[in-house]
Amino acid sequence: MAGVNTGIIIAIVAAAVIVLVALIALGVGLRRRRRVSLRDGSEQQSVVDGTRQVDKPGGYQASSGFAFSQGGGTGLAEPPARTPETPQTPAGPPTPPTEAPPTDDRTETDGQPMVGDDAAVPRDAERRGFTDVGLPDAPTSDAPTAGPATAEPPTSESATVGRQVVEPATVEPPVVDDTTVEPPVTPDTTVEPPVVGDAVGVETVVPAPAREEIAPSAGRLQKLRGRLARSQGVFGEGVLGLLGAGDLDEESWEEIEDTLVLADLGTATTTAVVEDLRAAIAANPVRTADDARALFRGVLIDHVMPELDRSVRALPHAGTPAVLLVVGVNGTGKTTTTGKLARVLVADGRRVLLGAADTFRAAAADQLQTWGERVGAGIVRGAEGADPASVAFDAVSAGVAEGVDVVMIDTAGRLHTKTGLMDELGKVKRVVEKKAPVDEVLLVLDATIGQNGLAQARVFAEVVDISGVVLTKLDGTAKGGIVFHVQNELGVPVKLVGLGEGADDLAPFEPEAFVDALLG
Ligand SMILES: Nc1nc2c(ncn2[C@@H]2O[C@H](COP(=O)(O)OP(=O)(O)OP(=O)(O)O)[C@@H](O)[C@H]2O)c(=O)[nH]1
Repeated sequence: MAGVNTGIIIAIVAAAVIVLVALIALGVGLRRRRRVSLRDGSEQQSVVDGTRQVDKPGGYQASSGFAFSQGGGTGLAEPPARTPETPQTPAGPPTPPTEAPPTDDRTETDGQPMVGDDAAVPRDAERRGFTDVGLPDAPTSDAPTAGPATAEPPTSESATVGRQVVEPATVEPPVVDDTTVEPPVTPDTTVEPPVVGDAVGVETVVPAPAREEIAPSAGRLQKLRGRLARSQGVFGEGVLGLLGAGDLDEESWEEIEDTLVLADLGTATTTAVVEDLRAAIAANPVRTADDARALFRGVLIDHVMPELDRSVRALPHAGTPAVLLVVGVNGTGKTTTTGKLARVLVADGRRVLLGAADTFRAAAADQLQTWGERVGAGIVRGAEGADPASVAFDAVSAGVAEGVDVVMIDTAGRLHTKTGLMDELGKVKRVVEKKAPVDEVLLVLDATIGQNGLAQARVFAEVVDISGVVLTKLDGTAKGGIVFHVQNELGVPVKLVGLGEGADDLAPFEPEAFVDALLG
């Protein structure tokens, strides 16, 4: 009897185990299906003997999804040749950066946020407070200041990735008066690469927690095309309305020109577009609204430079991760873009480490950390006022040590002056390159500020080689034409567009889909 009972119990347990295994398998299958899938053309990574095979440089692309490729660098970077931008200073205390006279140092012309500007002033303020911001005072003994000299030295545990994790709460940033913060900028010519644990700020590595599910990335631009409604009003209704109205007189052409200039195409691009449009219409008379649309569409696509390589260089090298620098003026959406892009990469199975090199504000690192937790990326951060180059270097070192695929460095967009900011940014790049090549420098531009974005872009391009542009906030503007202008002026492709504040509101820039979206 006992034997029979035991047999029954074993049978029940075995059946329960089988049902459980089946349920788990079903759950995993569903979960996978809901994850984003970036299809490999032919070279997608595979895992052989537990070793991830590195994608070939050609990269891969999902159908209408994000395209990723490998940067030019291979293996460890050669230390860059020292080409100091400022004369090398021998021994002695670091000299403050040479500031240009305030008027030369300003790049804004209409009160809109600019390089080195202060984000604390609302966007719609009549005049930004830039001119009122003085150079930092010398630190006083009783006033706590941020900066390398006062930064907490890191503990040995906190300095090493994968060892003891320092909770963010233990990294209490010093209370600083915003106006007395010493910009952590020194002429870099004498700076040696900081090592992990360098006494320039407390580094914290927060391990990646479980991530959220992500909306599929394929066809995002099409899905989000409604967000371009304001630009559609200009292109789709404004210009197409005029083109479809029959024979165009000079007044109508002028109106078309004005409309395109207002949409931020820029005068040079507008002139070229109108010329091409006139030639196209002369060769192919417009009889219907569809004819007009087709001609206009073709001309716009030609001018949006479909031939440019828009893949994001985020694929790892053999032995080193891909390194991406995200730069731009504060408030343009750098941190948000970093988080959104990390999310796409993590969903694709990449291990991503974020570097919070915006040490100007503690809140910036907090914001990035929140994104990291949300998307499942680790983060290396420093104390407020720590040397951003040191944090960036530590992030890349940690990325190499941990064998992650991508390190994304979010940089500061604000310092007291343009010169200070640019010195700092150049230093971040140079120092990082002592550890690994920087594959991609993404300049984040706020589309709503239109032409001002170009002035910003030029300033950044002087210091770091921009390899791609991310145009954010296209959802809130009628100035979608800025895409044409930015590319024409800079010769740098727009690679990504931000179409909202949501985690999945980042889309790869696809010329044809974008033009279609503009035309409504
Ligand atoms: N509507 C809209 N808002 C966006 C987009 N991208 C970013 N934002 C918002 O813009 C604001 C600023 O974004 P951040 O990512 O903090 O900008 P940042 O450049 O990192 O700013 P700093 O940290 O001050 O240098 C946030 O409220 C974002 O949600 C976008 O594509 N569309």
